[in-house]
Amino acid sequence: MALLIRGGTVVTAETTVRADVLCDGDKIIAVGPDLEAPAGADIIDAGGQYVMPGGIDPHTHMELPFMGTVASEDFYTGTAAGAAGGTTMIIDFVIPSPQQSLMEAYKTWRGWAEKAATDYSFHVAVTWWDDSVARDMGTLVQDHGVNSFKHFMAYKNAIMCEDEVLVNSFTRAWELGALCTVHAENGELVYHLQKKLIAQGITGPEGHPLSRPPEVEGEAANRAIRIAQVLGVPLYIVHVSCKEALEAISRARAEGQRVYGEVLAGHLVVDESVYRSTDFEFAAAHVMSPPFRSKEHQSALWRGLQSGNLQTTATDHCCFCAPQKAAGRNDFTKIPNGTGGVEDRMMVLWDQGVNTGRLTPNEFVKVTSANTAQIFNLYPRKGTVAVGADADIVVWDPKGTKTISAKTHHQNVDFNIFEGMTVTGIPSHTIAAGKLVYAKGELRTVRGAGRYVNRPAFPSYFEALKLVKDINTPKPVTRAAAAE
Ligand SMILES: NC(=O)NCCC(=O)O
Ligand SMILES: [Zn+2]
Ligand SMILES: [Zn+2]
Repeated sequence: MALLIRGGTVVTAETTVRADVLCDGDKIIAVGPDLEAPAGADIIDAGGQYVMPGGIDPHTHMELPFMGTVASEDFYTGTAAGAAGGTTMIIDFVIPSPQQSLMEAYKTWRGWAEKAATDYSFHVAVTWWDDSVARDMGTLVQDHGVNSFKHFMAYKNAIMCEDEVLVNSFTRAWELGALCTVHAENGELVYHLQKKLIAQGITGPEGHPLSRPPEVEGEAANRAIRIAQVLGVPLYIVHVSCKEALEAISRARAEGQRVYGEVLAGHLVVDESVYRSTDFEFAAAHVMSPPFRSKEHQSALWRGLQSGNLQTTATDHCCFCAPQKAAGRNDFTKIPNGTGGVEDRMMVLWDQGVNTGRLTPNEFVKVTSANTAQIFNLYPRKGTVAVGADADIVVWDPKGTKTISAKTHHQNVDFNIFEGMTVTGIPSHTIAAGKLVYAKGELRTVRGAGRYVNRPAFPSYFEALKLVKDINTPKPVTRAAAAE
């Protein structure tokens, strides 16, 4: 069935034009002035509104088994909540337990995700190493459309990677044309600080940020960057939360290294004071890693986005309800790490980014969809409004307002880190794969309508890096044979 979005202003990463958008099936088939509606087409009036690519959240954890419990948001509720906020695709994480086969874990996650309402894809975590892991990485890239692997440098005694795993996995991913990503925190230092704080009697959530200071993140970010530099491979750092990590990324980029950085909506607007609340439930609800930081770090992150040293925004949507967080009432190290936001990211970014003049609407598109699509090789299928692209679109009302609250959100969690924030700039309609899935407050998602999206290997920056490598390949010195 055709769908015509009429009378809006189409905003992509590059251009802003008054145009109608015609979708047929799951694709955009025309963008231009005064398009005629085919017989029987649905028509959306986008007068006074922006028509933009649906958001892509490159970092979510739906129904993740983690720290002795399972994230409360599943692939249906999470993608539906995303649609209510203008997000039409997520890239979630397959996280095998150490010694578990990557393929087995991947199949398990694919099964869980079949209920998704909008499109999705997977990064796969490398949590251990042997020849079977190298083999499975090949199968995932060549046969299953996975083009990114994740490495946790934190969570000692669980899923943390030592440097040896990083070196092996980065090397293998390069051969396969896949991008390596890291959660950059020095897990050894976190573990040391956690034990010290508990011994000092600091058992509440205030211990969480004290055990994960910015230096711990800066060290790991810099280490991963230097490992990637020596190996000559690209690198993507997830949830950059502090100046120290941002400085490492900015320096590497200034030196010509291909390093990408992601920032979470939460890290841009929530500050560390939340952990000192006397209300355990409130403080624990904010426990996520890396933790929320000071306003000084927040300002640096905004500048990172503005300068282009950070390219993508995400949420790390990983929800746990109060009874789950209560597992750490007497020991902050046992509070399941994670917070939500898949529904709120676009509105928070618009309100605090575009409405403050930090970002133009085109830059908003870059950091909420287009850059992610380019880095993870989904562009121009996703991340733009153009003929031939997937009909994943958000119609954005720049004057619409709402107050974010756990009482009204669609996310399956009892808390919202943006609680009480009144945002201006909200989606009026969300279209996913050509279907209207959200219209003026009404969710119309269908369980299982989302599709698994294959992401081809070798994004274009691999070609560029290969040239650099070839030019810099060390050559042996030719010497005259020694006299007999
Ligand atoms: N971020 C967080 O606290 N939980 C989810 C797992 C991760 O990304 O580290
Ligand atoms: Zn992480
Ligand atoms: Zn995460």
